[in-house]
Amino acid sequence: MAQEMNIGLLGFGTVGTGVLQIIRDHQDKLQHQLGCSIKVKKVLVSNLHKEREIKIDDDQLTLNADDILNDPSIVAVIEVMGGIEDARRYIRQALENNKNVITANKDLMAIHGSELLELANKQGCDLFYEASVAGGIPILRALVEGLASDRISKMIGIVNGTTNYILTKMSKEGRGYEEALQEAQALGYAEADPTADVEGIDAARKISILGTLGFSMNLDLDDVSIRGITEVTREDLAFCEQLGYTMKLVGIANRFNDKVEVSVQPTLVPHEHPLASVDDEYNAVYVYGDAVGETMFYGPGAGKLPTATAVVSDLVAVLKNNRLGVNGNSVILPQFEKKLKDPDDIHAKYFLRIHAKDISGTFASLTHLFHENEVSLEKILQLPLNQGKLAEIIVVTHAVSKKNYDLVLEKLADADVVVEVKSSYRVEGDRK
Ligand SMILES: NC(=O)C1=CN([C@@H]2O[C@H](COP(=O)(O)OP(=O)(O)OC[C@H]3O[C@@H](n4cnc5c(N)ncnc54)[C@H](OP(=O)(O)O)[C@@H]3O)[C@@H](O)[C@H]2O)C=CC1
Ligand SMILES: N[C@@H](CC=O)C(=O)O
Ligand code: NA
Repeated sequence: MAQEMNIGLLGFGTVGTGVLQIIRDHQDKLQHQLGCSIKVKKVLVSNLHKEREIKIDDDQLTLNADDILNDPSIVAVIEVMGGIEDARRYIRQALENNKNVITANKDLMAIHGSELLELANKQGCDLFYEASVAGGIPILRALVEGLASDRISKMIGIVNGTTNYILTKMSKEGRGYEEALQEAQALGYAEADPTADVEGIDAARKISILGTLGFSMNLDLDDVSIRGITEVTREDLAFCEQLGYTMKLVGIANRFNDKVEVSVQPTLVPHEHPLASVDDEYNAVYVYGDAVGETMFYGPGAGKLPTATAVVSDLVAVLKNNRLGVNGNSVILPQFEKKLKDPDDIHAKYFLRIHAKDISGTFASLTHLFHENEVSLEKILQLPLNQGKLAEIIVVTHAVSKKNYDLVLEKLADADVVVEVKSSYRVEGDRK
């Protein structure tokens, strides 16, 4: 057996340097598991002269991807450069050259995952992507292997470290949105362009990957309804707290019979729910299985070493398969045809904040409007505003159909007694 297995790295930024660090720091354990050592033969970067956090020989760095993709001695290629088009081209070339691939790239896997997995399958290569969802949490392996015997009915995931960091700092430490975002960027959690984080797109990519694996159905980014955290105010956070809820940006993948709903939105969870105490850059995926019941997978969702752990663990799996001669046997292509729920199939509770005129009859007309659209209320809070001229009204509904709730929102916007619909959020995890 080879004394050394050669691998190539595409990218040497936050995650790439972490990968090299783990391969170096944990070499004894890796060698023990694999029966050989791992040699990082070449590393693709875009700038040869950049100051690197970790020492690497100059001749290990290259600007030419072919030095890795066309090198017959390289068994596995790790793509941690990000972006879509170059990464897709390089991964395709690696697979066409019969190399196994590990990627952390959810942007790519959420859009071109099925195409790349089919190619890997055809070429008899592994394509693993554990780091693409919830960084260091081994959630993909948990769904595919640990819960292989169960039928998953729902997943609620805090799957973006940057937005969880921002919401935690805003609600628990009273920080401003911009300041918290800059910290998350400095800590290496945010994407190169953090718009994808704060607008919920990164979380949407991840929940589409979770949904695809959990429900064995090809779901992609276009199937996810997406709302980020850019409109969340500190006032909203304070009122949520007052009513016993913590706000989190969550991805929801929900199946009933053969139809699914996949969405991302700022969502309220009761303080006592396990997801409420997932703070800072931590992630958690709450999984409901028909047989297992409720399970939660928790851990660091972003950052150099946690993400690199997932990448190197995938590498161990690839190299073990290589030693056994079974690369390319782990891809299970989706079993079911995609069927998405209509708005009247989606049922949830909602938190709604309204500014209304504080005059007699306001409450009666609001309750009438809710009632005629079959939206029933579980909690109501009314506070005086603007020396009693206005009322701050907050309600939490019972579980209602999204179709009815959206109709109520439309009618409230036009109602005489309503000055402004301030905000509206979904509520999840309430056991009442
Ligand atoms: N950071 C995190 O916490 C997590 C990141 N990910 C994913 O991991 C991947 C990498 O992220 P991260 O390490 O943060 O990114 P960085 O921006 O820190 O690093 C990107 C690296 O790739 C190189 N690179 C980028 N584009 C090219 C190109 N076209 N040609 C050659 N080299 C290129 C850069 O070169 P140079 O150094 O010369 O500029 C850099 O070394 C992304 O897909 C990201 O979404 C997943 C989970 C968590
Ligand atoms: N930007 C992402 C990085 C990991 O996927 C996040 O904040 O979660
Ligand atoms: Na993971």
